[in-house]
Amino acid sequence: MKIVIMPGDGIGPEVTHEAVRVIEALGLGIDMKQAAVGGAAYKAYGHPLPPETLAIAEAADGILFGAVGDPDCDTLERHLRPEQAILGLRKALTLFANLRPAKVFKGLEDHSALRPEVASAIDLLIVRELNGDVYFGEKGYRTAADGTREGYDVMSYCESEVRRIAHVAFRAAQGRKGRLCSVDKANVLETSQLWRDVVVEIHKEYPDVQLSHMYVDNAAMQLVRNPGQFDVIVTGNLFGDILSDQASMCVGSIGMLASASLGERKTAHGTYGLYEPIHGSAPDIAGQGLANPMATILSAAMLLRHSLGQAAAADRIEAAVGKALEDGVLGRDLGGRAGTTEIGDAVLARL
Ligand SMILES: NC(=O)C1=CN([C@@H]2O[C@H](COP(=O)(O)OP(=O)(O)OC[C@H]3O[C@@H](n4cnc5c(N)ncnc54)[C@H](O)[C@@H]3O)[C@@H](O)[C@H]2O)C=CC1
Ligand SMILES: CC(C)CC(=O)C(=O)O
Ligand SMILES: [Mg+2]
Repeated sequence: MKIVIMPGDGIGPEVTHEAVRVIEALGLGIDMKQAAVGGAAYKAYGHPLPPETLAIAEAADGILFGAVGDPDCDTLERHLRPEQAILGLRKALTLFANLRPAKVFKGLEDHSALRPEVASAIDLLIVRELNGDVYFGEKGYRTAADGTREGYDVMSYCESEVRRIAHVAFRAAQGRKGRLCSVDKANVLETSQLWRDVVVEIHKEYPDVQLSHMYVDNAAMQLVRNPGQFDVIVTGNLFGDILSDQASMCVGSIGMLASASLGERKTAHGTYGLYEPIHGSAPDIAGQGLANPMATILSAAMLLRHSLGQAAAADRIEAAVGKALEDGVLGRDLGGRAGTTEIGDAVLARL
């Protein structure tokens, strides 16, 4: 079993360090390598996703990714910015299905941005498409007809892209409560109309799943009004990015939400994937030992489950995180005082 750790920038190295300690403590004999990404890779090698990093990623069974993003790099040409590392990995490795589970851990009901009785009903999975949409369309700056500047980013989805993510989402719903809500903006966007048409077609293959559709603006509202109504949400790259940050605050903090990015490639032990917290590099708290590493530790659990076939070890990690929270080990993001290392220690002690 071979994995690669990509710490990245800001709090990325701090949170991945804690997740690595947890993986090591399990004693599974996993071979771990480190590889540079993001602003750190740009500063060391002149590119946010050096070819060596991609080669190491391809040779592994899975990737544990911290975060990328560095204010020093925000004025670089776009193709050299740190964020291109994560976009490039997702695209180059055809990791098109991003699973972002959100559920309220016991003990966190009072720490959600929502009322406890609303928050405690949350147990949902966002299935976000990751290889298409406005993120990967033609983009640029140009001069408009009146001589002023214009920025543009083309939004599009082709049928095959929608089809493959719809299959992932319907199958996920079959393994949960059997309800799938497809979120789009079909009242305005042709991209979304195609999305909706294809999802309806694929639904014929999954008659046991109850399918509904919701416009993204309403979905943002419903996530706050009554998030317990959702089981699986399937949506495009941009809407999924935004709604998952929102869902994180509904369950307590962005420091809690893990994710798996999967494609079709199989490993000897499961499905090849990249695992990362949904948050970014948080430059405002980087280097201060304040970041909550739980999202990254939970991402490591997803890696063990999906890519390494180590479901029991994944369960152990998730149970240890749950116990730490029940025992009141809370980071500042959840209104507590525990620092990054202290949270890592607390999870280790409960493994
Ligand atoms: N996958 C990735 O690598 C991502 C990278 N980014 C990049 O990260 C940089 C910062 O972006 P922001 O919009 O500020 O988003 P962010 O997610 O880094 O931070 C948003 C807010 O949440 C807090 N936060 C995030 N993670 C936390 C944790 N584990 N514990 C406690 N508090 C936490 C931060 O302190 C900040 O106040 C940018 O360069 C952005 O492009 C943003 C999102 C994802
Ligand atoms: C930084 C972006 C490329 C990605 C992002 O915000 C995310 O995947 O959640
Ligand atoms: Mg995001």
